[in-house]
Amino acid sequence: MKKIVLLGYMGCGKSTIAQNLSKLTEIPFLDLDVCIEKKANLSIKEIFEQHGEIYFRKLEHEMFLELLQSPENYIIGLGGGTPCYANNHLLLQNQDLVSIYLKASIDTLYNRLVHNKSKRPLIADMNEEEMKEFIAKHLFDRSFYYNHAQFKVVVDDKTVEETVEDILKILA
Ligand SMILES: Nc1ncnc2c1ncn2[C@@H]1O[C@H](COP(=O)(O)OP(=O)(O)OP(=O)(O)O)[C@@H](O)[C@H]1O
Ligand SMILES: O=C(O)C1=C[C@@H](O)[C@@H](O)[C@H](O)C1
Ligand SMILES: [Mg+2]
Repeated sequence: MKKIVLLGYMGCGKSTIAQNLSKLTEIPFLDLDVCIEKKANLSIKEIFEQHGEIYFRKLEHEMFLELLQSPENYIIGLGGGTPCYANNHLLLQNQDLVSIYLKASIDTLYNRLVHNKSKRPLIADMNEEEMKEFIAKHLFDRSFYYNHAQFKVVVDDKTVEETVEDILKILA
């Protein structure tokens, strides 16, 4: 059994899908953002505010390596930006793991994030128009990194159960 790594833009459903997949497979789920928060004893928002994004990206890379090197098996939900910094995208192609990009459209992401942005420091202070433009540009820039995943699952218009089903087919 290999480690399963879920990646994709903020709001694509990494945490939600990973929790459900974990229940079905009985493989424990670790959310990279939560692991960073526990280690730093600060929320992601506080890390950004007190130490800045570059420091956060360093912690994120170190924690990703730590989880990959652990002997236990996990489903790992990455942060939205994890593949896009510190050459983390190259780690996605490691044959000791299965990496899956949860691909969501701009509209899906916008609709999910618009009422749920306060804990996400990159978009927390934007109005709705700024947010839509930001997501469009940012997703375009990030797609290069996300596309280094070994597999891709389109999540638009799917229920959580349908997306989990698609992932189980990949793992079969
Ligand atoms: N079909 C669906 N699949 C997954 N999530 C969904 C779906 N429909 C609605 N959601 C909602 O989308 C929101 C974002 O999901 P989630 O927090 O899992 O994303 P994430 O990728 O972990 O985001 P982040 O990178 O910011 O941690 C949640 O409120 C979740 O309930
Ligand atoms: O997309 C991003 O760059 C981020 C996504 C979140 O998961 C957190 O890791 C943090 O808010 C940064
Ligand atoms: Mg999450």
